[in-house]
Amino acid sequence: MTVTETRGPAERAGGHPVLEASGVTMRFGGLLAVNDVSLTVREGEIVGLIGPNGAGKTTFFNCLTGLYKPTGGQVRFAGAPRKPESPKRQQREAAEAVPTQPLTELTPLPPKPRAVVRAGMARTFQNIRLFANMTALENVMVGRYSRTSSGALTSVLRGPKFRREEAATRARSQELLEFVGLGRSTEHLARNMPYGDQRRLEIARALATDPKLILLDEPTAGMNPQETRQASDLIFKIRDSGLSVVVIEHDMRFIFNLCDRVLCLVQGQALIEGTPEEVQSDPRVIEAYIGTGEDEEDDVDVQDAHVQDTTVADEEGRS
Ligand SMILES: Nc1ncnc2c1ncn2[C@@H]1O[C@H](COP(=O)(O)OP(=O)(O)OP(=O)(O)O)[C@@H](O)[C@H]1O
Repeated sequence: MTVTETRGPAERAGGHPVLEASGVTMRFGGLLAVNDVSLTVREGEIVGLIGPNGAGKTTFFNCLTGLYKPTGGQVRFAGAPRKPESPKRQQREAAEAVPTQPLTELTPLPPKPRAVVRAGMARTFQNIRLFANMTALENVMVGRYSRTSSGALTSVLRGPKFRREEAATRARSQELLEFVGLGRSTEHLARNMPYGDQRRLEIARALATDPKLILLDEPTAGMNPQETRQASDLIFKIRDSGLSVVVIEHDMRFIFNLCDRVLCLVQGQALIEGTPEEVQSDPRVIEAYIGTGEDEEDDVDVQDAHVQDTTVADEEGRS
């Protein structure tokens, strides 16, 4: 598979922006963790965020998703924070579906992760955060509750409305487990699931909020090569279902084969943003990894990814 084959439809068609971050800056006391970073994510795009350890990737993510209030800059998202939807409203909205919504300013509002979720942004974390003693299905259902409208009283009374919503939540959660390849693990306790499956489960739970954009923080960390390939296939499938994806990863081969565009951060600043080919062939990127004296593996990865893609492209060119 060449990099160009995996290019998203949005890049070719110039899709509408779903997320615009401009001049995002985040200070922790005297430490400038993110310095004036801008990024636009378009509909149906997969965007990668790379950089050596401590470059500011997770901090930037946290600014995008409302976990941190940036010290400076703006994050705008194409979705309006809104109240939970009633089934009637969902039907009406589906009938009147408007393809693009105006960009909504999420910051410098106070950080409200729940409002961000309702606006259509979901994320996973670097360290898996599942409910260990719940089943896979229950974990996804928890994510789904942000899209249901039952109030506390309805839930306590467990009336017909509650039962209808509960059944719909269960059915949708089951569907999502099947989508991520965990259809047979619905009743497994999260803590007993293999590592790769736990990562998939986190993604299913994030998808349960019906996002337009999903942000994945190191989705392949700790995975074996087969699990990594499966993760890559799953992300393409998510993109093909109409979502945009932003992904932080240290595995360069994974990033360069997956993404439409890549932003490389170094010491809190954007070093380069471009196509995988542009980024992987930029000597500053390789230098940034070597220069830290860390991650010999990352250094090898940058160059290997380049060699691998060239080889595949060459082979295809010959055929
Ligand atoms: N809550 C915090 N308080 C103080 N400093 C922080 C905080 N979070 C991150 N930092 C610092 O900000 C810088 C950027 O950290 P961040 O975790 O965003 O980098 P990263 O690129 O995600 O690194 P890694 O690849 O190791 O996860 C680092 O110097 C880190 O020590």
